[in-house]
Amino acid sequence: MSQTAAPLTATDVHRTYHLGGHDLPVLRGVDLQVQAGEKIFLCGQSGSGKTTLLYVLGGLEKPTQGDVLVHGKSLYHGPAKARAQMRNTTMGFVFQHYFLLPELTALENVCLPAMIGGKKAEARARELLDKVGLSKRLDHLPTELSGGEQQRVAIARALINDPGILYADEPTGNLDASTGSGVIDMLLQIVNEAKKTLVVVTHDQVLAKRGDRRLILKEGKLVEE
Ligand SMILES: Nc1ncnc2c1ncn2[C@@H]1O[C@H](COP(=O)(O)OP(=O)(O)OP(=O)(O)O)[C@@H](O)[C@H]1O
Repeated sequence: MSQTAAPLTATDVHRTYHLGGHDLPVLRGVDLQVQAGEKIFLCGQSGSGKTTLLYVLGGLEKPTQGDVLVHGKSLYHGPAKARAQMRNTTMGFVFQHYFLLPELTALENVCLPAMIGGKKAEARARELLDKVGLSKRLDHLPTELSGGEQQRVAIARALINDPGILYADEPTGNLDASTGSGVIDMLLQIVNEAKKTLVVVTHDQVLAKRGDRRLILKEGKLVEE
């Protein structure tokens, strides 16, 4: 895997869903190149395909045409196992609904992606939870945490394997404005410090101005602002 190649390149990406005998072309030729350390915000109307694109970029949704290269290596022209491994080692994900496992504590949730890869991660998980301001919440279950705190745990979890690329799908969508703004401040601080590449889907136009580039998904293609 070439570390000098751009961390993320999408070439002529199409994604069509087939529903009830009809084709629904959502992505219709997306081209995108993201440089190391860049912060990209993806906007567009509801239903324009933002989440679909994020999932395609993150190896979670196979495009019907085109490909995504991560550090020059194809995500989709290889076995699913290789894709899963690339996802686990080079990418971290933050979702609107957090998706923490309810029966695990904050510390255990953060450790989980590393344990899946056979690594011990408790010390790093403690460090990350400290970084997101939750060193006093290690043993709390998700139900014992506020929405903003749960999202901070999810951010720490996304960072546990030290991925170069971080994807966030409406990370503030479930939070009030001030909590959401605090979560984004923290996310951007971590990303800037660690020089990670960030791709965020958001409806929030104010938030979208905080990236290096704002891209709009329109009629299945990306338009740069
Ligand atoms: N698995 C699926 N099967 C069929 N259609 C789907 C599927 N996933 C998404 N779609 C459709 O694809 C279109 C784009 O969905 P997507 O969730 O990517 O949009 P979005 O821009 O993220 O929307 P929102 O801002 O409302 O979250 C929508 O019309 C949706 O109904």
